[in-house]
Amino acid sequence: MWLLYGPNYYNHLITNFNRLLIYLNDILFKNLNNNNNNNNDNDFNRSKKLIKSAISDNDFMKNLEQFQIDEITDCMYPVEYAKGLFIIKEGDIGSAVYIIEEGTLEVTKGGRFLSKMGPQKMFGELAILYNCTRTATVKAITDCKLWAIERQCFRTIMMRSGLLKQKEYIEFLKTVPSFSKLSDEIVLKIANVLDEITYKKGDYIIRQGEKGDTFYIINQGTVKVTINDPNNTVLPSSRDQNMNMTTVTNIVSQKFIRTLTRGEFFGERALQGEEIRSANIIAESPTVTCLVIDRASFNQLISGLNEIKTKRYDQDISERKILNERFAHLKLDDIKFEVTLGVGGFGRVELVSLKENRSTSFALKIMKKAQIVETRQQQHILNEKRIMLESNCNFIVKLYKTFKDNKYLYMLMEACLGGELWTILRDKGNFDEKTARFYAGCALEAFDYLHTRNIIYRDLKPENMLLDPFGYAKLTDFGFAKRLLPAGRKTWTFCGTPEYVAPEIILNRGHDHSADYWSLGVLMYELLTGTPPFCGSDPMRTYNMILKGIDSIDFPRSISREGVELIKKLCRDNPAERLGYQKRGIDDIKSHDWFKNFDFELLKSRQMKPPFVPIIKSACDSTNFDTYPPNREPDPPDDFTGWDDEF
Ligand SMILES: Nc1ncnc2c1ncn2[C@@H]1O[C@H](COP(=O)(O)OP(=O)(O)OP(=O)(O)O)[C@@H](O)[C@H]1O
Ligand SMILES: Nc1nc2c(ncn2[C@@H]2O[C@@H]3COP(=O)(O)O[C@H]3[C@H]2O)c(=O)[nH]1
Ligand SMILES: Nc1nc2c(ncn2[C@@H]2O[C@@H]3COP(=O)(O)O[C@H]3[C@H]2O)c(=O)[nH]1
Repeated sequence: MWLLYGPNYYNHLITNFNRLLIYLNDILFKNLNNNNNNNNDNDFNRSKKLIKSAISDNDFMKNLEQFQIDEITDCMYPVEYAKGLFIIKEGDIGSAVYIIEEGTLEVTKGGRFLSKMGPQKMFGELAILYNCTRTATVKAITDCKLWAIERQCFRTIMMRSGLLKQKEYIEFLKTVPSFSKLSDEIVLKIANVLDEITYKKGDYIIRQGEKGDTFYIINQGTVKVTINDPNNTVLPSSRDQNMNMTTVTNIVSQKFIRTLTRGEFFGERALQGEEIRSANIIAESPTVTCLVIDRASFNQLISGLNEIKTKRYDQDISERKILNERFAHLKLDDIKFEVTLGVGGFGRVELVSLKENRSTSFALKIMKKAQIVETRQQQHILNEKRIMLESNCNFIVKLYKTFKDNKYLYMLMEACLGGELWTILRDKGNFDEKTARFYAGCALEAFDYLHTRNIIYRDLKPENMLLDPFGYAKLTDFGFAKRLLPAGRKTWTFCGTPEYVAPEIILNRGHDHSADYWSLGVLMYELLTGTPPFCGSDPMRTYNMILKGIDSIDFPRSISREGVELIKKLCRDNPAERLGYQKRGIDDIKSHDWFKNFDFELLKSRQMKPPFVPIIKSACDSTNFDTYPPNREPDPPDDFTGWDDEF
């Protein structure tokens, strides 16, 4: 049976996508099976085959695992569009991905004809994979029969090891006594964000005294909790007789506290202010499997539970906290709006000053809450806040304080009034090698800082590098930054800017900090030539160029041999082969010949002379930025869903 329901119908009908998620698989699988019973086997099998071939033919999907292809196939439902109807409009937020069973469709962009599409073609995947608005318009030019899959369902399958795994987590979480009071919705959300990690007997899952950012629920096996006793050093046993004295004095005995088992949790204390682990957790059974949740999700979903709220420890006052305390009492009311510095995906960035003292200025990023929810970017925004607030690096824009009201989230940042590196590049056309080296060096220092903290940035481009008054470049816009848990793990969210996205992100193979090295190679090329190496007329073409690789790109003769070599070493197709990813890490990049005689210590200590020193006449001088008309948009709707409690 063909349903005449378009994606909008579904949007209205299903307000809670997550709830849909668990049932969709069953219901739709039955749907296909009913088709099977009611009609005939041939039709059913033909449709399934067609869907699978369409997935295999799609450049961005053909590397999926078989089980992912099967799950997508099972989650698709049929829709019909009459001749003349629009299925996708450029600029809209994407709600579904489609496969054509019958009919012809036309693709246009900005009114310009791009192509025609016929049976067995998949479309609408870009906006969903890339988290952007629709990149083209698609219209039915004959009556069409399509298969569709909802955004959330599609993304879940792409990013995680499938719906089955998620169902298993939900069922398990519901058996955990401490979580029994949580609503189904929260349990689903937890299932969506957790990672599974397996340990062998004797592994230290947590070490007392280390910094901690994760919360654990035991899914299989038992662990031991021990506490170090610094007053009670262990004497070497006969087996350890040849140990030297330094080792001996470093060994502290451990006091056994308790055993924890399946369904119990640990690691909450370091997430409740102190950050430092208060005990050791050691795998006791031969295999231990834990479900791991990061700090942002813990704060959002779990920290409110009474069972979790335990004794608080004194704050470990870091340098950054002291810095931020200066703004602790500042209110939105104390702030005077001066001028718009930039317009971003969720709103504007305004230059603001203090009403009582206009000689101090800040950049205030203002984001519409409803739009964040609509594009499902809540987690990204929480990551952005947490990472920027904690970072204490000269090459990263400082976030001092956040505010929120019913409609907006606000981020009060240091103002970098030298403007975007992009603007300077646009005005100059391209940079000489010395200039490019300075800015690439700034990006590299920021990556060094982030990567040693297991954070990947994922959005390097000249638009996101701002000049401070001295001419030093700083990274801003941490909307795609993420802390990987623990070191060495990969992530699956598709994000970045088309020209800077690494091939493994396009192919959904999972990515890690190596994707940042790729983007550094792209940045170098753009700084030296004025355009990025992979630059098609639209994202689809750009992605195809990226998949063809750096060796298919022409390098202008003006780039030095060392420059070409470094770019090629950073932009290797295989993430593991990229310079920066090997044993010596980022030092391999710093000691490459292109950086010969470049003194990173001088850069780090801000003693190096920058290529351009911006002219800034006062704290409220915005002349290094493009001008933007005043905001005339209507106020966005209120958002009371509470996802931003932590913000
Ligand atoms: N700290 C700052 N100082 C000066 N200008 C800033 C600052 N932060 C942002 N801007 C300006 O505002 C622009 C948009 O900011 P940002 O990139 O953080 O917003 P966004 O909503 O994440 O944007 P996008 O949609 O490009 O990802 C920047 O490109 C820059 O021009
Ligand atoms: N941008 C672009 N999209 C195309 C082209 N040909 C087919 N499409 C499809 O049109 C779709 C429009 O919505 P999306 O951006 O989600 O995904 C896009 C592609 O799946 C093309 O040449 N360019
Ligand atoms: N400090 C302490 N931690 C315990 C105890 N029993 C279990 N734990 C867990 O051990 C964890 C070690 O890391 P955290 O300090 O983050 O959180 C701690 C608790 O979750 C105990 O008696 N004392």
